[in-house]
Amino acid sequence: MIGILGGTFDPIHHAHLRTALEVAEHFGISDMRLIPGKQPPHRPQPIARPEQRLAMLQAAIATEPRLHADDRELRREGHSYSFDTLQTFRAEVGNERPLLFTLGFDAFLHFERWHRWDEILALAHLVVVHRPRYSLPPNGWYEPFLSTNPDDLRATPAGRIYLLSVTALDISATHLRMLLKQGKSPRYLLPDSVLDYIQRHQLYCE
Ligand SMILES: Nc1ncnc2c1ncn2[C@@H]1O[C@H](COP(=O)(O)OP(=O)(O)OP(=O)(O)O)[C@@H](O)[C@H]1O
Ligand SMILES: O=C(O)c1ccc[n+]([C@@H]2O[C@H](COP(=O)([O-])O)[C@@H](O)[C@H]2O)c1
Repeated sequence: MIGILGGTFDPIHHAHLRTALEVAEHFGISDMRLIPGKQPPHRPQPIARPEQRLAMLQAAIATEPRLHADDRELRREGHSYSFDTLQTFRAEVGNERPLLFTLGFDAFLHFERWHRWDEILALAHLVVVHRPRYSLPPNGWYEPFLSTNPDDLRATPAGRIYLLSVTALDISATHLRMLLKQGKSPRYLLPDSVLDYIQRHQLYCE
C-alpha cells in the first residue's frame, strides 16, 4: 500500500503532517508520499517557489521515516493534475498495489471539477479526511463508493472512498501567510524547522 498526500504546501503545516501520519497509522502504511504540486490547478499560484516548498516539506518530515517527499510533480511541466500523477504511480508499481490518495473535505468538495475526475477511482482509492468548518453534502455522487472497512482498501488496488476523522486542526497555509505578512508569528502552527526556513529566506513577508 502506498499513501499519497498532494498539496500546494505553501507552506507545509501541522495539519498536513498530522493528516499524513494519521492516515499512515490508520492503514499501517510505511510509505506515505507527500507531493508538492508545481502548478496547482484551480487556485492562485503559490508564493514560494517549487524548490522552496520542497525544501520546507523536507525539513518538516526529516525525522519521520514513514513520510517521504516525492518531487514527481515538480519535475513535470504544466498543471499538476492528480490523474497524471496517479498514472505515473501505476506505471511504477503496476496495477495490483493499492494506492490511497488522501485529500481534505475542502478539496473533495470540488473533486467533480478535477481533470479526468471520473477516471481517478480506477487508479486509486480516496481517503477523505475531515477538515474543520467543512462538511460533505448528503446523497452525493460518492455514496455508492463509500467503504468503512480498511480491509476493503487493502484487498483491492483502487475504487473505494473512505472517510476518516483526523485530529481537527483549524490551520491553513492562507492564515499562516497572512500572519507572516502582518509581522505576526505563526509559531506552533508549523514545525520550527519550517519557520526557520521561512525566516532565513524572508518568505511571505510582503
Ligand atoms: N487543516 C486541515 N485539516 C485537514 N486537511 C487539510 C488541512 N489543511 C490542508 N488540508 C488538506 O491538505 C491538502 C493540501 O492542502 P493545501 O496545501 O492546499 O493546504 P491549505 O492549508 O488548504 O492551503 P491554502 O490555505 O494555501 O489553500 C488538501 O487535500 C487539503 O484538503
Ligand atoms: O487534478 C486536478 O484537476 C486537481 C484539481 C485540484 C486539486 N488537485 C489536487 O488536490 C490536492 C490538494 O490541492 P490544493 O490545491 O488544495 O493544494 C493536490 O494534490 C492537487 O494536485 C487536483
